Amino acid sequence: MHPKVGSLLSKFPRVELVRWETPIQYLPRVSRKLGVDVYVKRDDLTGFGIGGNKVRKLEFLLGDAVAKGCDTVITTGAVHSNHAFVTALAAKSLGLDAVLVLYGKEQLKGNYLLDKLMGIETRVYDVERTSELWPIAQKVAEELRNAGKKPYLIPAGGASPVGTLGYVRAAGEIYSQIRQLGVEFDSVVDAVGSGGTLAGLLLGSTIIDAPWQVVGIDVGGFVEGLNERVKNLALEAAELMGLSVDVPEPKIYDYGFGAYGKIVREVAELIRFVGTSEGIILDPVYTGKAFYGLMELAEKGELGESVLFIHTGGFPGVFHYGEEMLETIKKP
Ligand SMILES: Cc1ncc(COP(=O)(O)O)c(C=O)c1O
Ligand SMILES: NC1(C(=O)O)CC1
Repeated sequence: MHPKVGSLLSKFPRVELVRWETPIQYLPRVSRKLGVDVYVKRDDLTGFGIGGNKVRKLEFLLGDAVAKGCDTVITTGAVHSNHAFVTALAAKSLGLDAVLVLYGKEQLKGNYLLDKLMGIETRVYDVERTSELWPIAQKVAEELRNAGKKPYLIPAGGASPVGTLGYVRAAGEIYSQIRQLGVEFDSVVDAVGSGGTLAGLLLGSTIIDAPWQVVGIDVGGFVEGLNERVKNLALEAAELMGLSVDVPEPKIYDYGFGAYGKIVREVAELIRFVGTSEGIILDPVYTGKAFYGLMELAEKGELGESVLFIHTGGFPGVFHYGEEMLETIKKP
């Protein structure tokens, strides 16, 4: 861990959910295909529940909830939400209750099946996008307060200054790993949904004065005004840490293929290529689109000679959208 990052974060309550440094793995076949060295940080293996990037944010979010004596966690998302499921699972593992405020078609697949399997309370509403759920979540919180509960509200994706600390810490972890591996990166690339992961990587990379550029791949307009939101999240997290830093403008590319959650053949085929050539499973909503963007940008020379992809998880999405992916993929 980078000593400055470790020291700055030590004052924040954190529950340990990420039990180890996630490995950084070289991808020989992808690298050969691109003529660029591509590595992946296996944050799909963070080690709690389905893993993924949310676990890092939840260490600080649930640490804050416990420190404040809260007894029920409320968060929002689509019914396929990775964030919602792992948030509720982590809350339960700490003896807290959880209520998920969701939208979308209720199908016993992927994360929604896991929600039910784990006995998690879900409330599904007829709205079009996650942002419409926040006022509803606030009403649920009021209902619980009136029932004598002490709720802790977590925004979609855990995208708050406290949640952002999770990827500030990840940047400090990457710093210590590259020294052990003897590698350098020109770019660190991450899938962007609610923006918190990218904000944390941006702030953490600034704190450690990292040589790499931080690049976000927007997977489909999940959030309006994403660049400004990521920058503001990073600055608010810096303020929370007692820092005055100049965070660079976020570099975000749109590879949403037209809409958040839209399943497309190109991504389904890429998921098959990366799976069969490197043994790494990407998902059709986040990491598959992000890796597609990484490969296209690398081929254009936008990412330099050595690139680190943050595998942020999302595996249940394969089981939510698997049939649709097969329908789109070209027959072998
Ligand atoms: C698997 C996966 N990867 C990446 C992301 C993007 O992370 P963030 O919401 O921090 O932008 C999400 C959620 O948004 C996700 O579930
Ligand atoms: N990744 C997000 C989720 O709900 O899983 C969009 C935050």
